[in-house]
Amino acid sequence: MTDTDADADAEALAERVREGDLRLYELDDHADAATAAAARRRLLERETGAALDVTGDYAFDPESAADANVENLVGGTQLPLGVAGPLAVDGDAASDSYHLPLATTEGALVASINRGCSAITAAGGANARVTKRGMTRAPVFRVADVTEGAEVARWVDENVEELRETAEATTSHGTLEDVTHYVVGDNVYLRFAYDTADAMGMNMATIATRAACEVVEAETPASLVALSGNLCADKKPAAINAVEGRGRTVTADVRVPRDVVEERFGVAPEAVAEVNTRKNLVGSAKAGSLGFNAHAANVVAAVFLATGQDAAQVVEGANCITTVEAREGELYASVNLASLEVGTVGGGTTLPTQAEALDVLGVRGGGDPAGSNADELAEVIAAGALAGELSLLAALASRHLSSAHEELGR
Ligand SMILES: CC(C)(COP(=O)([O-])OP(=O)([O-])OC[C@H]1O[C@@H](n2cnc3c(N)ncnc32)[C@H](O)[C@@H]1OP(=O)([O-])[O-])[C@@H](O)C(=O)NCCC(=O)NCCSC(=O)C[C@@](C)(O)CC(=O)[O-]
Ligand SMILES: NC(=O)C1=CN([C@@H]2O[C@H](COP(=O)(O)OP(=O)(O)OC[C@H]3O[C@@H](n4cnc5c(N)ncnc54)[C@H](OP(=O)(O)O)[C@@H]3O)[C@@H](O)[C@H]2O)C=CC1
Repeated sequence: MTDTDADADAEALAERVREGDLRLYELDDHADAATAAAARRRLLERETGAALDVTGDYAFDPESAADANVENLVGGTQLPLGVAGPLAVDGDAASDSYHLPLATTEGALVASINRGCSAITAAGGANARVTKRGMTRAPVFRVADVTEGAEVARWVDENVEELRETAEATTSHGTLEDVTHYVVGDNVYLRFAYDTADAMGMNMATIATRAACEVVEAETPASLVALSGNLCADKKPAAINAVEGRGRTVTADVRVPRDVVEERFGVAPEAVAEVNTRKNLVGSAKAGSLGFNAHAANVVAAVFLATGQDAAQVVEGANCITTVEAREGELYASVNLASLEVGTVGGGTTLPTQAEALDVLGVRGGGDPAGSNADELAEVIAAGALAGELSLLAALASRHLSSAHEELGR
């Protein structure tokens, strides 16, 4: 098909939508994804006066994207991609020097993370460990009253094996770790937690839990009201994620010799520790925050966008506690991300630039053993968050935050 033919097809489809013959989302039934996207751009251009030439110049396969990632495809959006590192990370799965791909529009952010990476690597690298795995889905059921609710809870405790068998029959990679019940009046919430290997696992967990819910309804008086009862808790600030974890619970720490702190950041460890205490701990407590950190979300968001993670789950990725101690000859610092939801297969990880970013980290696809690639990604993100915390805290201590953004962010 020549460009002229494709243009003519897109125009004809756009006309059919304008005439009310077709809806935007029905275009894929009448043309390939690229032509349907071109028709939608024409419609938007006519209606809004916007020019969408750059939006139409995208690098991914429109058919695959329309199949698994987006509906009503019109094109692609682009973000600047920077890199920070090398960052030495010694984890259970991560044991290398990494360059972090960071998609961002915030000037000074990459420089800051880079400065933190430089200091951590000069100090010998960061330790990192995934200490818990569990992607959760928590349906809500209606029962008659608390008596019935307690009966359902008891049934769940006695029949976890049946639920596990049913749930795991829907996936060849996921395993049901546990089911926790919560009875609130005539509501019963069941928080299913899965080890989803290298997948972030939300689709996997949701499909598996739907199957398990059919068993609960068949064998108890509970009636399913919603497959997600918000006790999961997906993409919302929730203490349960900050305490119990969701996805991967991952922690990283580093001991930076005093002279490296002073040389790299221009401040003493005591100054960094004081900013952390008064800002990240006391200030966060007074704010009623779930995240006791400076900007872990910045690092999580930048790596998430670069590597095809679910951007909305930065909400949970921000559940981070940062600790800093000024010790005799060194600064000790740690970050503790309770609910980091990452995958190296599935979701947006197969899009071309996202897959390339995962290749930069050496974690694309399924790991051996299963789950090890997602573990490695989680450990590297935690170490990156540690780098960002150190640099920003030091910049606040040295009063360089605003000048840095004036210089690099404007
Ligand atoms: C901007 C710096 C790094 C300058 O810091 P500096 O020490 O003046 O820079 P330097 O020229 O001496 O270089 C030191 C290191 O910085 C890095 N670096 C230095 N320049 C660059 C550059 N152009 N590109 C890449 N890397 C750069 C680089 O790693 C270099 O070390 P080397 O690798 O050479 O050994 C520092 O002032 C800084 O980090 N400031 C903090 C900025 C920051 O963290 N911003 C992001 C958070 S702002 C926000 O969104 C969150 C917030 C603040 O609202 C949250 C809250 O409420 O707290
Ligand atoms: N459904 C929902 O309610 C929500 C969905 N999402 C979306 O879910 C998507 C992520 O879901 P997710 O289930 O991770 O991804 P996918 O839906 O893309 O499924 C990933 C699948 O890859 C297969 N797979 C192959 N190799 C591996 C491996 N090594 N480890 C694990 N799985 C492997 C598994 O198939 P199999 O299971 O057959 O073995 C797994 O289910 C994102 O697009 C996100 O935006 C986000 C929030 C809510």
